[in-house]
Amino acid sequence: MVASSRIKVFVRLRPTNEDGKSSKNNTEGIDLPPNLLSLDTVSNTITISSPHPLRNTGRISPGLDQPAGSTNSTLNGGTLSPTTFQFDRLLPPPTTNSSLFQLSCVPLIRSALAGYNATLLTYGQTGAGKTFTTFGPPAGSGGSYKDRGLCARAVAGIFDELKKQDKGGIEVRVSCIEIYNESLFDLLGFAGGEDSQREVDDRKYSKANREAGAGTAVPTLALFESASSGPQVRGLRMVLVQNSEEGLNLLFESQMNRAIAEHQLNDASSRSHCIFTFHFVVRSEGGKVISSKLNIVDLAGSERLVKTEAAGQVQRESNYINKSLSFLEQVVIALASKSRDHIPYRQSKLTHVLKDSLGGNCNTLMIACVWPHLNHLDQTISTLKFATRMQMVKNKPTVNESSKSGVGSAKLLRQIKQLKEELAFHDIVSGRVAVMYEQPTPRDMQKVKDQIFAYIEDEGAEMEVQSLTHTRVIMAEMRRMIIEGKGEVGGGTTIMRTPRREEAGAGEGDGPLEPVGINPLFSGGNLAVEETMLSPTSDAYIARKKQIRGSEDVEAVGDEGVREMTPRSNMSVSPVKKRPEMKTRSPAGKDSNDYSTGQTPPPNVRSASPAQFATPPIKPYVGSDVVEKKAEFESFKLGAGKARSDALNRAKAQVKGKKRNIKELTNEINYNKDRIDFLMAQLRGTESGGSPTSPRAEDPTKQLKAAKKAYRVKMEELNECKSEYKFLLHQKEQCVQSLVTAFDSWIKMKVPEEEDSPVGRKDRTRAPDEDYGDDDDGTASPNLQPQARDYGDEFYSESPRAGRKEQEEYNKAQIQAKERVTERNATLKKSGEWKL
Ligand SMILES: Nc1ncnc2c1ncn2[C@@H]1O[C@H](COP(=O)(O)OP(=O)(O)OP(=O)(O)O)[C@@H](O)[C@H]1O
Repeated sequence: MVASSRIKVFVRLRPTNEDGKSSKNNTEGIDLPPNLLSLDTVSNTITISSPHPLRNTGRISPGLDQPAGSTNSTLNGGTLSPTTFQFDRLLPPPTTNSSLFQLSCVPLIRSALAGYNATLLTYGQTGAGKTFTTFGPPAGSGGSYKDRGLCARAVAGIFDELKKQDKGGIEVRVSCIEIYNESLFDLLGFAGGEDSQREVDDRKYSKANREAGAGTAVPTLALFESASSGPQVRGLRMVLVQNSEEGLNLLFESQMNRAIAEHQLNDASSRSHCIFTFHFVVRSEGGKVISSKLNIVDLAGSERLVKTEAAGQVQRESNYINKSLSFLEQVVIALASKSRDHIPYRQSKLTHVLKDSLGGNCNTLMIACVWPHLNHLDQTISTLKFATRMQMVKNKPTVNESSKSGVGSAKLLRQIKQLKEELAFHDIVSGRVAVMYEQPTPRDMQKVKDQIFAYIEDEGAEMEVQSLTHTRVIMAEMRRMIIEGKGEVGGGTTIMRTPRREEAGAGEGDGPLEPVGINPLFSGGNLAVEETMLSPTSDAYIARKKQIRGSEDVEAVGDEGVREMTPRSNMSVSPVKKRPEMKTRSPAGKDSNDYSTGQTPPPNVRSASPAQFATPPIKPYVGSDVVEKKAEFESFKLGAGKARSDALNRAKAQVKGKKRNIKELTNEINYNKDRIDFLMAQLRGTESGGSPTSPRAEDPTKQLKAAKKAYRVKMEELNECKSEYKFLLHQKEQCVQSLVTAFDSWIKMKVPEEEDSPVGRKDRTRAPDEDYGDDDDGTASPNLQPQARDYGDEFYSESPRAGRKEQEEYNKAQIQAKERVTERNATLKKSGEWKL
């Protein structure tokens, strides 16, 4: 019999201050008197009373609002006597994401890798810290790398764990679903290449979309129920990830696509539910397949419309959010009640998708986030009541094992076994040992790397290949190295080996160290700091750039992956600075370039680089239009877009600072490495009878030890710094996107569409060779495509008070933005760029 285990609940309290910092007056970071809220972190109880008895008691009905596990509140002379709740853990400020990860995520990762499904979900009112917990602080908010969320930590944690457990054969894929206004969207719908897989079949477009004949490229998803494996998402892209860097890039990618709207309570409120999933598959020799997944769910916040002053589109979203959370509550109530045999999972997409996690075969943990502020006490009580009910839900975690993996029939398995034996026999006869026929383990990979390095370092060396699999692995590894080394093998950047622990002095080996090849991108001497969060040639990066810049030549992207803040020109503003040359070599060998005059490129050029010319003939902006639009953008940055512009500047400054740190650390590492070489040469000289060191000088062996230690320490710091740098670059890109999107909406509201107006011009297409001039610090903006659901800051803050006309304009702008995305995606699909 399968043992059942109840859903665990942690309660996390955010610091009271609006800026997210702990209060100076209160060591706990909570500015509430103990008669309203008191915590006991030993018994994990929280006692709370509301100063608003009517609000608190208004919804209480026996057995519904007063869940078992909490002591009853009673009216006492007009005020409420306190209610006490008990949870698995109570996490007051200053609980960090780092410690929360250890407590919550690590056990779930382990259980998922052992074959059990696992879910971590965050729940709570808007602004209570759900997104901070799952995905970290919003970009440009000043939040730092050390605050990064559980999801980013899980990516790294999973690969660490795989390494620790030496589990080379596990296939890891990631997917990301957004549930927005009761529709499912694939947030990685654009990112997959050959290494991605679609669930069930390859129908990526919803039936409704196809029937409508429009919007065919919007990666909406359909949900259906499979008799054997429960709810499945049809068309979901699940991208294969080989290492944590790839995983992080996909995570960033998905979050960039997530709709963010502003409203009064939370500057970066998530208007959707988001489910980031890691899928694991282990295929054993006997044909058994164990599959499991880890879901990390960031639920949208419940909100009181009166408090958020939401209106228009935002209000509609709030209604959807509140409705789906209320269905979630109904499911939880039904599951917690012994007498209910029907659980209304199918009432909403959210509960349907989460069916496994609620009352299913999953290890589930909920982190209830609360905002312990006087204004939010009633919402806090609601959250705690819901959390208490959640604790009563029982799941039955089981290992998901199957033997029908497509090759699982007994006959096929027998055949495979025979063939393997045959192969082994041939290997023995031909004197070959340990031939690689299957997925390499980490140890195999290390051997492959060594083989490649030996091949590169020694001109006369030959590369011995054992099997087709081995050849493929070598090619893939070389490709990866070249990509990371920016393709300059034998040129400015040399592929260098990352020093292994022993070489950095961790072991006793005294062999000479490689030149400081800390990483091909940080190579010593000729420092090449990694310039972009996504490797500029990585699939995910290219996909992203294609997505946001349409058919533009993505390789023209600047150093830091983002360019100077010129708004996207296909909306309303064109570049001002350099007009770039997009050189394409014609068959005649001449450089054909500059189609900026609107000329359609000749057919030979089209075929030479379809990506560059996938858009229809282009009508560029010229002369004063450009200047005017640029001026509009500048005025936007000083006025309505100031907060976003400031956030971007802060993010840029952080990136610069981190880059400086990396340079300094690299210099120190180079210094230590030179010193180690020097001391080793000295020691070798002494051993071979060379001149002895002065008796007053410190023992060179000791010095060598110290230098190695310093080298190791700096290397660790550098690795940390590199991760932080990538994180900051990602944040900067988010700020860019946010500013550009806001500008688009702003300009649209400001200038109604007029054919003759440069900023309101209907023809928003642009020349393929437009450039985005570098700004002072060398950063530049990508040509971001509009997001279907972005909101300009001043619109949102104005919209509740704005008149009907403005509101209509606002809604119209939203619809048009959606149409533009749809149109652009359709073009991409037609041009074949959809499948990267
Ligand atoms: N534990 C915490 N420590 C520091 N800052 C926090 C913490 N929790 C939340 N914050 C800050 O509070 C603000 C709101 O948090 P967050 O966006 O995570 O809320 P949310 O619950 O996801 O809201 P919504 O449902 O509207 O998206 C953010 O600026 C965040 O940085």
